Amino acid sequence: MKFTKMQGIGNDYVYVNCFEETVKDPAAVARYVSDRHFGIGSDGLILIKPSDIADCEMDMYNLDGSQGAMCGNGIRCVAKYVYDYGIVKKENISVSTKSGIKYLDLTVRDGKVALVRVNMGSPVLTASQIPVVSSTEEMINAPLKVNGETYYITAVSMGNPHAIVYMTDVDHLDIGEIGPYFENHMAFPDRVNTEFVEVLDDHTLKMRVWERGSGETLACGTGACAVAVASILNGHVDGEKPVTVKLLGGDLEIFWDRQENLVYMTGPAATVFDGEIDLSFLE
Ligand SMILES: N[C@H](CCC[C@H](N)C(=O)O)C(=O)O
Repeated sequence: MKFTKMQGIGNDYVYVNCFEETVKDPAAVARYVSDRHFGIGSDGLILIKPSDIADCEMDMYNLDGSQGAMCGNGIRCVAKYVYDYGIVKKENISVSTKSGIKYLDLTVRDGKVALVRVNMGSPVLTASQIPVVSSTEEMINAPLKVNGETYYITAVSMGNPHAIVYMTDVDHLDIGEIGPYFENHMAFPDRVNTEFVEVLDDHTLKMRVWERGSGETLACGTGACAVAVASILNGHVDGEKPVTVKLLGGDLEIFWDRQENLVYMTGPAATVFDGEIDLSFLE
């Protein structure tokens, strides 16, 4: 199978051009290629497919083989791939995902995509739609007992579920210890991506993320959008201007247009290498 390794601020995936390749068991392939010792090494697998309702379709799998409904860093790389490899020669493209069609604007430098602005759609705050089990309609800074401790979380969906927790000094958080307790908490029927956030000033946030199905990643695009929305709702940042979200792998600029109720994410996308891998043993 031919593949391209790409990364969006360090959130790296194996991309397969399914205009040309066929992947029979994507969950098994995701688990195998993601292994950083026995495989290629990645946070998961992303299939780029033809679509009859958009310029292409993104089908993403976490490293544990579970399918994700949306991937912010991934969709920027999908847009870069289809433009750079000549599949879609437009600078405004549409990508069909499990959480609807997303629209992207590309910034091209020397013939290649350098920066991508994604209309990530509207945030969902209704607990039952995230889903999160809650006694209230929304979970904004609400208490949740996790591994014996009470945390105050804000729950937001960007097409996939996120739990946002505010704290000081995220650099020293033992995320490997607490992350799985959030990910598999009974309050989240579909599991959850959890973001641990430190407020730096009224337009800058610092976050680390424990992703559903992938563990700690260097960045999470949907997570950065959920964090910006939660931080505006909790009054930690001024939503009138774009918010900079600083992640381990780099920065994303997020703007929540409250009139349209649409969240815009702007960030880079990069190609690392093209390769080929023998998967015949999987068949
Ligand atoms: N782990 C996520 C999918 C990947 C999201 C993340 N990598 C991003 O950039 O949005 C989930 O299962 O919902």
